[in-house]
Amino acid sequence: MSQVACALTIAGTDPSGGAGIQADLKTFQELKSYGMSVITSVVAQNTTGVGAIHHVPLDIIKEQLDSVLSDMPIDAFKTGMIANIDMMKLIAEKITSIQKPYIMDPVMVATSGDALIEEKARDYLRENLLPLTTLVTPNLSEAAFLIEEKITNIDEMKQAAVKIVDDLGAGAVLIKGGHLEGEATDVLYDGDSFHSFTVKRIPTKNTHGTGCTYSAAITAYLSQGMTLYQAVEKAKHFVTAAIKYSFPLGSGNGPTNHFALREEETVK
Ligand SMILES: Nc1ncnc2c1ncn2[C@@H]1O[C@H](COP(=O)(O)OP(=O)(O)OP(=O)(O)O)[C@@H](O)[C@H]1O
Ligand SMILES: Cc1ncc(CO)c(N)n1
Repeated sequence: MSQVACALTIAGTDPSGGAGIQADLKTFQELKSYGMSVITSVVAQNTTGVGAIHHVPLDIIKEQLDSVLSDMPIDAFKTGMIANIDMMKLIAEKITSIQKPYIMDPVMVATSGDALIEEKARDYLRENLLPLTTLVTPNLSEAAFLIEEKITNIDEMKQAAVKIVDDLGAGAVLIKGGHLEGEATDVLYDGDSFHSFTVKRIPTKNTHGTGCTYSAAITAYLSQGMTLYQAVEKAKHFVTAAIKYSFPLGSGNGPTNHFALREEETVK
């Protein structure tokens, strides 16, 4: 590792600052990893939803990747929104040379329900990108899409986790139960054992960007050399605090609070 742990995100943008690249970079910074970004799509969105999407031309995505990969150290990296098959092909080809922990947030729809990737690209993601991952972090509906079955409880989350690793080839999986009723439980399966991470549900509608923030925190901690279990445990603490102290900004689902750990220190 260089003097500072270096983390890269490859994803789409959120000008309102709660999700996508913006959430990733804020999280890397807050957790003291040096943050870098490659932008795949420019998304006009805010707390109420997505207005328009402009895909960055493929040659410019390639140039961004080459700029970072040819010059900068990377200790861990994540992908978020990758809208179509051409982008996925390019990214799959480029990231094989990195040989560092790869965390995939298999972003399909925004918190608002707007689609962020093309329907036919979902199969490509499952077949070609998933096997390259160190960890994939689907929410319930993304996990259900990956295994083509419904998931409605913790037992089914565990069964899905086994399929995603053993059958589909992910390195490990963290299925997020944020959209279940009751406690917010996530299930980690690494091919050998299960771990559950449970917190009391926080009554808030401000959950814009929770998934991005969580996977970025895992990436930051992995870039610093932590084990997968340690990274997820600490990232769960971070995202929970980020939801607890989330901001009631905008008129829809407000953003998480990336200063969360500082807020906790203040409260102590
Ligand atoms: N109300 C809540 N209280 C506590 N934890 C929550 C709450 N909602 C979500 N979480 C937790 O937040 C993390 C992100 O999970 P979630 O299922 O919301 O991801 P996501 O759907 O991918 O997010 P996004 O809204 O960004 O698409 C998980 O650890 C989940 O358990
Ligand atoms: C760019 C982007 N990626 C991911 C999400 C999911 O929250 C979002 N809303 N926007």
